[in-house]
Parts: sequence; C-alpha cells; structure tokens
Amino acid sequence: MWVLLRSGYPLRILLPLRGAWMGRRGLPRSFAPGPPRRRYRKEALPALEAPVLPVTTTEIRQYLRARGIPFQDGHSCLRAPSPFVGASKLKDQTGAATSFSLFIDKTTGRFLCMTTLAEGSWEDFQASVEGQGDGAREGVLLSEAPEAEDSEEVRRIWDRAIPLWELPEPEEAQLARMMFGLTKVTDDTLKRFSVRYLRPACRLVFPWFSPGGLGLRGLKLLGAETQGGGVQYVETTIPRPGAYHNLFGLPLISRRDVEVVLTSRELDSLALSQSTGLPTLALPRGTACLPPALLPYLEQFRRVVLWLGNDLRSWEAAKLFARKLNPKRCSLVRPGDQQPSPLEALNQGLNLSRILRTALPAWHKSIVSFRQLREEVLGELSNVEQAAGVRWSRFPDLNRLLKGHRKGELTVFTGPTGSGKTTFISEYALDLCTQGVNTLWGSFEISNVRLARVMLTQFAVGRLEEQLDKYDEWADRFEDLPLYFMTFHGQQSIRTVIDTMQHAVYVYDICHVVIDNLQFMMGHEQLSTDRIAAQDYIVGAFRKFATDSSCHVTLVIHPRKEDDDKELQTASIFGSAKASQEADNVLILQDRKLVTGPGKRYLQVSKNRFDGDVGVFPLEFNKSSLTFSIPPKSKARLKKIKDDNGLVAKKPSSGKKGAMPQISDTCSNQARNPNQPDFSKPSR
Ligand SMILES: Nc1ncnc2c1ncn2[C@@H]1O[C@H](COP(=O)(O)OP(=O)(O)OP(=O)(O)O)[C@@H](O)[C@H]1O
Repeated sequence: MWVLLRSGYPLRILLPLRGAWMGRRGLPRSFAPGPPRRRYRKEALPALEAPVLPVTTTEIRQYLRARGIPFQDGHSCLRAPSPFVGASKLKDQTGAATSFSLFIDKTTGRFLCMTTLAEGSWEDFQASVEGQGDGAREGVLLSEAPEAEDSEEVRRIWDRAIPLWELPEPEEAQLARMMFGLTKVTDDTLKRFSVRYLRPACRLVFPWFSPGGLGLRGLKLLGAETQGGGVQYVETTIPRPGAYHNLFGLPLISRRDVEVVLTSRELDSLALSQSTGLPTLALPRGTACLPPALLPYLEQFRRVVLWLGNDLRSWEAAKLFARKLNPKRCSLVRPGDQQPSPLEALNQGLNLSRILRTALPAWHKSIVSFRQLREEVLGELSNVEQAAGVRWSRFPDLNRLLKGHRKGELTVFTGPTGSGKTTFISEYALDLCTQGVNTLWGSFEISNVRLARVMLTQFAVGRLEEQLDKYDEWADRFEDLPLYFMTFHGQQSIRTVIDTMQHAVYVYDICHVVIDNLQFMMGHEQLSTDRIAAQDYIVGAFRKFATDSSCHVTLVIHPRKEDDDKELQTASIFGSAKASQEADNVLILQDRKLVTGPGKRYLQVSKNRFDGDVGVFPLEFNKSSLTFSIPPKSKARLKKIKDDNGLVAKKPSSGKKGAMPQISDTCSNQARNPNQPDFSKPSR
C-alpha cells in the first residue's frame, strides 16, 4: 500500500483506496454501478538507497545549456522541445507551438510533455536525454493511464447521466437546480461545460476530458445534502482524488487566452464564466491543494486571478497557491460580505466583474505599509474563529488554551523519556489531519510502520489486532487522509530534512510537519557546547521554514536531565533558551506529581504566543486505543497555573458549566512569569 515517490525525495505517500463497505465512489450501493471490488495496488516502486539532492533551477538551466537543448523561461516551468515527440510531429500546422511542448517544473525538475503526456522526474528526463531511456521514449512514463475498471465506470456513469434540461419532470429539474444553487445558471452555460445529472443518485456530473477533447479521463460527482438549514456538498471523483488532476473548464480555454480566473469549485466556474465571459478553471481538489502537475496547463496565462471562496481558509490557500504560480502574475479576490464565492455572488445579483476588479496583487515588496495590510487585519478581526486556526476535535481543552492550530507557527513539545510523547503527538496530528490539514511526519526514532500502526489504532479508536476482518475498512479510510511520511530513520542532516519538507510543501501543500525528534539532526557532537550550538542552529532553521513556508512545525525535543521527581518546565527543554524563545507554543507532557492513577498524564501549555493563555489539563491514556483524548464523562478539567515552577491547583475544578477557567483563569505566559526565559521578540 505504500508507494515511494520516484522524485528522489525520501517521502512516502499514502494513496487512497476506495472503501469496500460502501458503494464505490461514495455512491449509495444501489446506485453504484457494478459490484464493489477492492482495487489492488501496482507494485511499489523501489526505494532509493541514498536520497538524491534536490535540483535547483540553476542546475536545470545549466544542464539544458550543456546539452545544447534550447529552452524558454516561464512562470513556474521551463519550456523545451520534447524528446518524446517524433521529429515528424514536432511541427503542427500552425508551426512552432508543439516544438516547445516539454514543461519542466522549475522547483522539482519534473517534466510533462503536453503532446504525448509523457511525464517523469528530473532523473528520468536526464536518463532519456542521455540515452538510457528507462523506457521513457517507449512511453513507459506516459502519465498513469486510467485503470480499466475506472474507465469502465466513468463511461457507465457518463452514459447514464443526462443534461439537466432533459429531465422529463420540470419539478425534478427545478429541485435539482435549487439543490445546487443553479437557479441563475443557464442551460447554455451547463451545455458549454458539458455538465450532466445522474438522476438515481441525485448528483451533478462534471467531466474530465483528455487534452484535445479526445476522451473522457474521469468524472467528479457532486451531491448536495441539507444539514442544519444549510447545504453540504459531497464530492466523489473517479479516479481517486490523488489522481484526479482535472482543471475543469480546460477544453474551453483557447491558446490565445492570457488571463484566467481560478476557482475552488466547478459551480463557481460556471457562475463566473456566465456572468463575466472570462476564461475560468476550477481546481480539482478545491482549496486542499494545487498539485504541481497542473502548473504546465497554467503557464500560458500572464495573469491569474484566484477567487477561491468566502472564508479565511480559502484566502490562506489562495496566498499559498499564488507562490507556486509565481505571485507576480497573481491577483487574489479577498473574502468578504460583498465578495462571497462566485456562485453566491451571482445568486445575490452582485456584479462579478466588479468584484474581480477589486482583486489584490499577490506580490509585494519586503516593505509594506499599513495601507496594504489593513484589509488583511480586518479579515482577521472579522473572522476571529477562523484566524485562530483549525480546532482539535479530540482535545477541547487544547482549543480552550491554544484556540486552534495555525499555519506558520512553531510548536515545541517535550516530556520525560518514555512518557508517551510520540503516542500523544501522533493523536494530536491525526486529529488535525482528519480535518483536512495536510500533514508530513518525520519519525526518526520509530519506523513508519510502527507509527502508522499507532495512528491507525488511534484512528479506529480500538485494537485492530482483535478485529482483523475490519482492517481493510479502516485502512481504506486511513489511506484517504492527506498524510505523508518522510522515510528517514536515524541521524539526518538538517539540510536534507528541510529540503524534503520544502519539496513536500510544494508538491503536497503540506500545512503541518511533525518532527520526532530534533535530537536526530544533531549529529554526533560530543561536547555539550557544540551540541547546544547545533540545536540552536536547527531550531532556527525550523523556525525560518515555518514562517517562510506558512507551515506549522511541531518539534519534539527531549528534556535535559533533571531530578526525576521534579516537574518539567519550559526551561527544562534541552539546550539553550533558543527553542522556547523561537517557539510560538510550548507543550509539556507531564507525568510526575499529579499522577493519580495508572496511565494518567497532564498536558501543560506553557507558552502561547497567540493570546498568552497557558494552563494544564489531564490526559487519560486508553491502552487499547492508544488515545489520550479525554473521555466525555471525565470530570477533571483545565487548571490554572501560577508560574512555571509548579502547578498550583491540585483540586480539579468541576466540569460544570461556568467552572471552566476563562482567559482570566489562565495566566499569560510572559510578563507574569519572572522565572521563564525572556520570550520577547525573537528574530523572524
Ligand atoms: N499514559 C501512558 N500510560 C501508560 N503507557 C503509555 C502512556 N502513554 C504511552 N504509553 C506507552 O508507552 C510506550 C512509550 O510511548 P512513547 O513512545 O509515545 O513515549 P515517548 O515519550 O515518545 O518515548 P521516548 O522518550 O523514547 O521518545 C508506548 O508503548 C505507549 O503505548
């Protein structure tokens, strides 16, 4: 089930498999065409012994020049003649257009030939240029052809789906339009985008055509469910989401188009195209990611406007995607009352062209004035909940203290040896991952297999050893999580680790990296002064990465050796004060003094730069599910902390309403704590 990427980066990815317990593609069984079958994975690609160093744009250029290969500089790719196109095909009727049909990603070196759809890594490209084709010329590297089973299913669904306006009952058509908010979208628009409706499943069907409109590569099905007064959309794709690379609307783009509006939903693209007449494309997985494989298709545009949605998450995603697309050509539509999503704007009778004109340039110089920031500050103030980040679903007390998990922050986590740090951090990260936080794990101490076993047990909240018949069911669901693992084990250089993290952010839009633990990057320094200097350097590198990549880093650091019966404090983190100074959050897993029963631990938040609230709450370890999340009936709750030297509140406050410490019940971690290192102004 594990597939090792061929990019040369030590990452393993989990590819999703469909759940066999429900109709495939998430369709109700009765509507799922054909019996549910389990798909088997192709053999995993071989692991590379030594990770290949990442390639830089300069090296790519140098290589092309040295080989006499002409190239053009693009926004995110270099364009060159494709070695995969036969000489006879190099020129089409219009001349040079196909002669530079190879797109090489400037960041990763991956290539895509637009004519033959051959694709591969930078090493594959070099091998084919140097004549050790590895099958590239023969087409082995042709982009993954749809599995026969998929194409059959795609065809079957497509053939059964009909245009909305061909529905025999006008009431049914009206209901479907209302369900999807399409009352103002015309038949003509639906026709241009080839949208159909699958009656038995009540789903809209968006097609994915091969470039050149030659065949159907896949489909997206969209269902609408009413939930608490609002409508909840459910998406299913064929093939699975990781392989669904459809830029919906691509067949309508002309080669001469130089401007495009990117949306996060097909429905938004329909609305935009209809009311502005502009070229528009919908991203295949909304705000979750922008796979680099799509970048070549966006190279032709001199201007890209991102209008992804009406919440802060869409705004964050737009900023991240603009970095990949080259911010100099990107403009972003800011979410706001008067700037909802395009479909909503159409339904509210707003002028979409006018909204597009308000798009802000994504790129600005290193120095900005408040004028440029004021809208962003307003966005944060008017969306306080969202600005606080993603909330944990299993750790409500962590939400009360930290308010949420935010991008670009550094969390340092410590606890005594063997206290359960890995086990806790695994559940803490899993919780976020199940809510769509794209996560990368660097587990240097325990193998990925062991870690995945712990996570899967926590995911299933129970021992799977005793219910192996349920294994596939849980494993299938687990595979659908946006979860990736670095394949490092044991000592590693910080450079290689950071390079891999940067690659993962670019390729998989990773928002959270967990490093367990920092000691594995410190080399074999013997002298304690060297070790402390090495740690300071590493902490600085992670801090910079978190800020620059707008990615949260959770860093596990062992405590320094102290008396066994002493509580840990912020200052107990191994090394100098640098780690706690640079960290936005410091979490300590306490297993001393307060232990009242077997397996009992406490989690202490001893630094919180977001709003200063610190405190401690109990964790109850469940040995069979390996989880720490507090059982719902637990009475022991959040406690006050007097200072960093100890926990004052021995008596748990009652779990009754109103007894929960509010912000004033917890104390700010900074000015009030003279014993703590100075947290003021780290260099960022
Ligand atoms: N609260 C707990 N009570 C009892 N056992 C626990 C508790 N938490 C974790 N364990 C178990 O203790 C073992 C060690 O846990 P874990 O590896 O998470 O600790 P750690 O703090 O990361 O260790 P290290 O210091 O070696 O990195 C695991 O088998 C885990 O299931």
